[in-house]
Amino acid sequence: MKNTTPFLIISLLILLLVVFPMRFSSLVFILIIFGINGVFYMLYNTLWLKSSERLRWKLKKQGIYGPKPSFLYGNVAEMQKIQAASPNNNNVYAEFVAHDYTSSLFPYFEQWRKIYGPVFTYSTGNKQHLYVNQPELVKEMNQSISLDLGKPSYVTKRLAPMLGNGILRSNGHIWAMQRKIVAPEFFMDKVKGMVSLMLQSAELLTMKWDERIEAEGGKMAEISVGEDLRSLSADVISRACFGSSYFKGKNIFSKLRTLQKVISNTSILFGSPALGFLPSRQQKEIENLEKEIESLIWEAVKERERDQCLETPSNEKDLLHSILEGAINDGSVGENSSRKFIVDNCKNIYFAGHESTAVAASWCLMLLALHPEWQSRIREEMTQIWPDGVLDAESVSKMKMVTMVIQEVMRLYPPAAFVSREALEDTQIGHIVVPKGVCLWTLIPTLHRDPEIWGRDANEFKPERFENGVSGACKLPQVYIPFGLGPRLCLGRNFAMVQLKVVISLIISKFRFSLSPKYKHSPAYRMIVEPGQGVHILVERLKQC
Ligand code: HEM
Repeated sequence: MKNTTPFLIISLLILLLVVFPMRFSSLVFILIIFGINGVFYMLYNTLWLKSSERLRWKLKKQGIYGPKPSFLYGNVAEMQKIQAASPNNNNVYAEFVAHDYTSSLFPYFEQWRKIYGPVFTYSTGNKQHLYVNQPELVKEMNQSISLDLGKPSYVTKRLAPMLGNGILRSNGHIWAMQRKIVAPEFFMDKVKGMVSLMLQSAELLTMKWDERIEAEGGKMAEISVGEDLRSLSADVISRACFGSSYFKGKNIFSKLRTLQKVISNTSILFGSPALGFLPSRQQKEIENLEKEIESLIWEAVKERERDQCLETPSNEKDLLHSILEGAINDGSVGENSSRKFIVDNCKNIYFAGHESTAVAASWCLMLLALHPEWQSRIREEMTQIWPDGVLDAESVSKMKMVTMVIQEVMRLYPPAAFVSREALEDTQIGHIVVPKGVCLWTLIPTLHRDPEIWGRDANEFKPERFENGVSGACKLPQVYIPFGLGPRLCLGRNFAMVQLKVVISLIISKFRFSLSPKYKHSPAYRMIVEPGQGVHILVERLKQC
């Protein structure tokens, strides 16, 4: 009743102002005024009360509080205000490397966490959110196998041209069916078979760096690693997905990258109601790219099918062909939808795997440049594991030092900053009933720095903490989540880990490197957390004995 008061007051005011002075003005006019007011009331009721306020009330009953939202925009204005005041927003880059960037990148979450604790609620427009960073609750989410927690539709809707209805975006049974078909292609035994193609791509990178050193006098070169690592990552995925047609794959991925850039110009976290409307020029560009990408992928798939019909042995089948076969054999994807299935999942694999692995490799090189003693340790171990200099799947699985370094890098600089979910139904997580429609956000870098879990040195780079695996490194292994959690855990984590091990160890076997004075420590959130000003290193060739 309280919420209808503004509308009653507005109606009465209109009556007083319009009807009384005019005495006998037309009944139609009054009805129109009431009609308009009624529409406003309905909008207010559906956009605001029915969703946000009701959900907030359900959460409040369970002892979950948060900042007071304003009409229509929720807490967006406050988030923007806090963000604008944060040092990171004013181009203040650290001259030294301090690893705790959460309060500069996500200052509103840090501020609210201090006031309301590790579980609080806030809203953006008519969307109600639940921030969940209490370790025990994260553990519960990790163990839940419920399909009632899906990907937030308001986030993934914006990414629809990029992801179609592929595995990253779909929910419920459609997602479960896709996961069942795609997941086996990323099991460890399949990924081990991809080591040689990863090595081929990594060798292209080391050759390029060699040429740079040669061109700069033969001793040392300053290299900005970001673009080279992105090309490498795209090259690896192209080879894995398209096999021999990987040049075509590279063209497809460069178009996907353009599409990603056009789409990612707006912030997902602020989720403002205006986000649905893109300028028509941008919309047109997106549509054209979408069509072009779809026909290029399909051409490449058909080309590969023809090649394989001719004579390619089955163990040389590329990833997408295997996925397509899996889909047809499974019987749940009909002949007609197989085109959409393969195009969407190709786009999903590129989107999920390309940037994240490249950024993880950049952070690895930055931290190894800062800690040359770990370069030496990795090099020393390599001489024991592959004395003949041949890197293969067997030796990759034995490389402990490089694994520890990568694990520590992904603890301090997890490329994906969030795990996000939407309650598709009322869902129980630990002691909380999350009402249908609420979006959950878990901030990974904050969990990875919790001193209660990791100890007082949580903000220091210490790969040795992983000597006995994740369970030896912390009190609650379920909250080490660089690859996400629960049933939607990253599908490409084996692929990413093996690729990172191959690339980092190959670079270390050929070069020694340190941070360039040009490097400015500036982690930036652009859908993933990346080095805002790039990573510049000074690379020296190692003497070959
Ligand atoms: C260092 C590199 C990577 C990181 C940090 C990373 C991280 C993540 C995270 C955090 C998620 C979300 C999990 C969740 O919501 O709980 C995810 C999902 C996913 N990732 Fe990765 N990823 C990486 C590399 C890759 C690669 C190389 C591929 C494929 C080649 C890949 C494929 C996927 C797919 C398909 C999903 C969706 C899984 C689903 O919803 O069922 N990722 N990844």
